[in-house]
Amino acid sequence: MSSCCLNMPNMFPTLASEAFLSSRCIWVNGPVIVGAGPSGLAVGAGLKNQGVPFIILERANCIASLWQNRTYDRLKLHLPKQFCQLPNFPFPEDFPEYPTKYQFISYLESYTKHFDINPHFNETVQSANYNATFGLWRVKTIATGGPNPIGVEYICRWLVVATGENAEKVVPEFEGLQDFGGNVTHACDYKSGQSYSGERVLVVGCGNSGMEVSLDLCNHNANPSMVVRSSVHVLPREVLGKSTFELAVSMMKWLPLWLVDKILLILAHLILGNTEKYGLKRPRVGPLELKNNAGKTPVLDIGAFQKIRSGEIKIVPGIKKFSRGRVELVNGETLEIESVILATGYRSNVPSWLKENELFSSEGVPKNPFPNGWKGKGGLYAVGFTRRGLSGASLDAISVAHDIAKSWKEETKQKKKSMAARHRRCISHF
Ligand SMILES: Cc1cc2nc3c(=O)[nH]c(=O)nc-3n(C[C@H](O)[C@H](O)[C@H](O)COP(=O)(O)OP(=O)(O)OC[C@H]3O[C@@H](n4cnc5c(N)ncnc54)[C@H](O)[C@@H]3O)c2cc1C
Ligand SMILES: NC(=O)C1=CN([C@@H]2O[C@H](COP(=O)(O)OP(=O)(O)OC[C@H]3O[C@@H](n4cnc5c(N)ncnc54)[C@H](OP(=O)(O)O)[C@@H]3O)[C@@H](O)[C@H]2O)C=CC1
Ligand SMILES: O=C(O)C(=O)Cc1c[nH]c2ccccc12
Repeated sequence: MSSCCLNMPNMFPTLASEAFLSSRCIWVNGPVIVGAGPSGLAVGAGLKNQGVPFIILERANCIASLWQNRTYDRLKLHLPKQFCQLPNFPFPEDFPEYPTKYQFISYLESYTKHFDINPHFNETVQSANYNATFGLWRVKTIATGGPNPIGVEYICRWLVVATGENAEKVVPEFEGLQDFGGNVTHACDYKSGQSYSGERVLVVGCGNSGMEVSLDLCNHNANPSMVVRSSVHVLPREVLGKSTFELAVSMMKWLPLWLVDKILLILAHLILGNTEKYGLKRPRVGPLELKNNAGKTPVLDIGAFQKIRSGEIKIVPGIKKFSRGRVELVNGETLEIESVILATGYRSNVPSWLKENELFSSEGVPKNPFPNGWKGKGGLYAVGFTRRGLSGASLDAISVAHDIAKSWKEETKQKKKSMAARHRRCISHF
């Protein structure tokens, strides 16, 4: 058993206004992990392997909710599979180089089963506070699985933040959007272009989501115009049949980042030609440096660029304002459109619930860059905020599980020793 219900003394007094929800208080003999995505599952697996009990709290009703509920049908991993598997459990051998999202989800389900991980679903963490006097975290949640929502409090020594870099959608404000009258959808709710057939669609944003949604719209006979308000690095997903990402990783072992960036740009030029000719201005900073410094992922092209070249995807500049059935662009051009898809990205939600400002910045990501951002003070950990996708999450998870197991074992040994001493004293009394 990893936890037991307690009637905690007034160590953490509950405010009267919160009392109606705070019906349960649970002591956890081990860490609380927030989030059952790949990061949280990988930490859980590492802890299981070392015999450390834990609980995982997940707001959705399933594991990997980003992949199951908030991605489009045609999505495939865009990095080769060896960069996407989690620790201690390889992908099945028959998986293709770029697994589909359904294959990835089924892998994560097998992973969860293999390590016997049982997250608490439908439980959203509302706040987490550290009490330095007692060296304990107090994690408050709302559980919505039953007939009525209930408040639960967990008390623990270790807290693992695994809520991801993509926890919430970014929805920018645009003048006149309320008068537009058509369909407005964020990319996280877009499933397929089927329902857009024959429509003129404005896709806002040109990251991997904007590019792939635009491509999917083309494949379903819709007419996408994609907004490129600033700049973007488009790289071919493969160079002479070899993954560009893998090539970059190999080169990084021998060459400085700036040189790898130069080589990537030369290769991109040889394969794609001058992307600027089609309205895709390149940032001044190279693709890997930009990913490292600003977290902006380069586009790994899987066919959208060809559609841009052929004019099937139209590139347009930034948005000035919307009006009924129309959008006005910053260059003065007006487009008539039926729908808008906001491929405008995601953000962390950590600042909304974690009461801490040493490990995490106000943007909800660790202040220290990779590989030094996974450990804070007082038993606090961050997993999956490295801007390095699944491979970064796996590296974090290994470090975190190892570190927690070490201190859990020390504390457990300590507790056993003092219990044994107390036991001996009791016996000597008789
Ligand atoms: C469309 C898309 C495609 C991607 N493709 C790739 C790829 O090919 N390769 C790659 O390496 N990376 C890819 N990524 C990056 C992606 O971040 C990782 O693949 C991965 O999902 C990160 O795992 P995570 O567990 O850190 O975060 P998530 O998968 O986002 O999981 C976090 C979990 O925390 C839960 N949660 C959030 N807030 C709370 C709360 N307050 N209380 C309880 N639970 C909470 C969420 O519901 C979620 O289930 C992609 C991202 C997107 C958006
Ligand atoms: N196949 C795969 O594996 C896929 C992976 N992903 C990953 O998911 C993550 C998120 O990607 P994505 O959803 O594309 O988000 P990104 O953050 O990468 O891109 C957001 C885009 O929206 C633009 N934007 C934001 N606000 C506005 C605005 N007000 N007006 C105009 N444009 C705006 C940005 O422009 P600007 O740069 O000017 O700010 C940028 O082009 C990435 O890490 C990506 O690699 C996504 C899809 C597929
Ligand atoms: O897809 C993502 O969001 C990733 O973070 C994967 C990733 C990590 N490093 C990269 C460099 C170039 C392209 C994708 C990635």
